[in-house]
Amino acid sequence: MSSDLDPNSELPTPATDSGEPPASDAETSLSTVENGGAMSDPFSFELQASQVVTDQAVAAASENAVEDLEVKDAQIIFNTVWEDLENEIGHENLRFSKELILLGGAPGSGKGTNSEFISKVRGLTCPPIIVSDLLNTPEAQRIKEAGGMVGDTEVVGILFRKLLQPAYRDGCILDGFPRTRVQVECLHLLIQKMNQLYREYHTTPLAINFRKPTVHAVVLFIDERTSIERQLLRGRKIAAHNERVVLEGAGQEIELRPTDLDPIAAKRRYRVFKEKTWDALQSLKQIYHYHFIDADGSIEEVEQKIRVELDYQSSLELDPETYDAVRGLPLATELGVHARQELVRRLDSYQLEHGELFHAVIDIIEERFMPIIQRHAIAGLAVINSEDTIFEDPLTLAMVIDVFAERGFRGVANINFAETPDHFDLKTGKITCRTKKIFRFQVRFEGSEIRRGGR
Ligand SMILES: Nc1ncnc2c1ncn2[C@@H]1O[C@H](COP(=O)(O)OP(=O)(O)O)[C@@H](O)[C@H]1O
Repeated sequence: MSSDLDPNSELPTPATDSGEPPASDAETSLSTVENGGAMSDPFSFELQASQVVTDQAVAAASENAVEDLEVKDAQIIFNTVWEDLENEIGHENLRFSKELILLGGAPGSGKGTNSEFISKVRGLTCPPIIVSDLLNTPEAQRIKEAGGMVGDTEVVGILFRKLLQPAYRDGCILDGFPRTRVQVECLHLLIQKMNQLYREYHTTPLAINFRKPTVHAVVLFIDERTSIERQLLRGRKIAAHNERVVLEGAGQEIELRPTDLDPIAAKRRYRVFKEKTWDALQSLKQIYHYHFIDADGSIEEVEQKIRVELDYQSSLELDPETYDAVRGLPLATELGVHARQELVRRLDSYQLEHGELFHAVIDIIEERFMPIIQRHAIAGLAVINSEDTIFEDPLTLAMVIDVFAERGFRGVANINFAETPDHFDLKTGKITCRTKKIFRFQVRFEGSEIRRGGR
């Protein structure tokens, strides 16, 4: 290994210790490649939303899962509910909401807190439908109190009936639906039926009642710890409120969920969400408008994130085909949420699976990179060139970037090729060059602002 770092590396044109300019046009940035491994389940990034809910999209999503028993269950459940509704209220009265806003997220993620605000942003005047509040049978109550989920048949039957109320004709927020894959399938089937009704009636005087549906999924993300904290916080607030009502004899008591008082039950609710609901919500991306919100932060901050996300998507009125072309790419907001966990996983795997190499890289950083970085502490940016052959292995470049990230620096690695004259033929005048590989690391960090003292 040669000791070929440039301790005097300066901006903007860094030089190697040989003094030769390293840059070339054939610059290959590895930083993004190496730093962006796929995310692991259950929080994987998948497809983004599509603009229009076409039958093909819905059918394709169902087709993928056709072998699945849950899908068959969903079809049976849906058909039963639909038939009952047709018999009860009649085919031409199956008038559902034009716009459905599916508000999802772990318990305590802020669905209740933010639904009023979302209604305002979307111009809805009807109150949100809180799906768990619709489930009031003694059996459903018992399941809810234990932190479990009520059966899909019951949920779908009650919810579809509720959606038919005239107050929801233009649109409504569904707080807590869908929560399972079966419910997602039932939603797809409902949208298919609504599209059929649209086609059936769109040249008739009843057309206004059967508009093409639009569906937005707004998913609030928080981690387990925050979910439990907020459930318990809600429990304490409601208990205090109810005590005041009893004491003062004025006001109305609010229903207190037993899971909001018990950390173990609150944790169980989060686990049920993670195991049953998270994937179901993720699958909505493939078909509907999908808004992923990092719901960590104060209520005002979360509101702001929701506003930005909803404004952003509604201002982008892309052609469906254009949107389809880009929707497979993950959103920056989603990547950020799990970047830290992914970094930890990668660093641990270097230590476990490539321990020797990892320690060699750390030694180089400590002994040769850090002195240069320290010298650039005011600028907050150092560029280091190396010809060390250890960096021929792309894994070592990833290690450098990740180690810097772990320590709070932002690292970028490039490979540069420099042509240097090696041989001059006196007879022919021909110059033969040698190509040198130079590894360049840019390291950024918060610089220190030092001002000159007053005169
Ligand atoms: N961004 C936030 N910061 C702090 N507390 C919050 C935030 N969002 C919600 N809460 C509180 O967390 C608790 C649960 O919120 P809630 O809206 O009822 O969640 P969900 O309806 O998703 O279960 C409530 O006490 C609420 O006031």
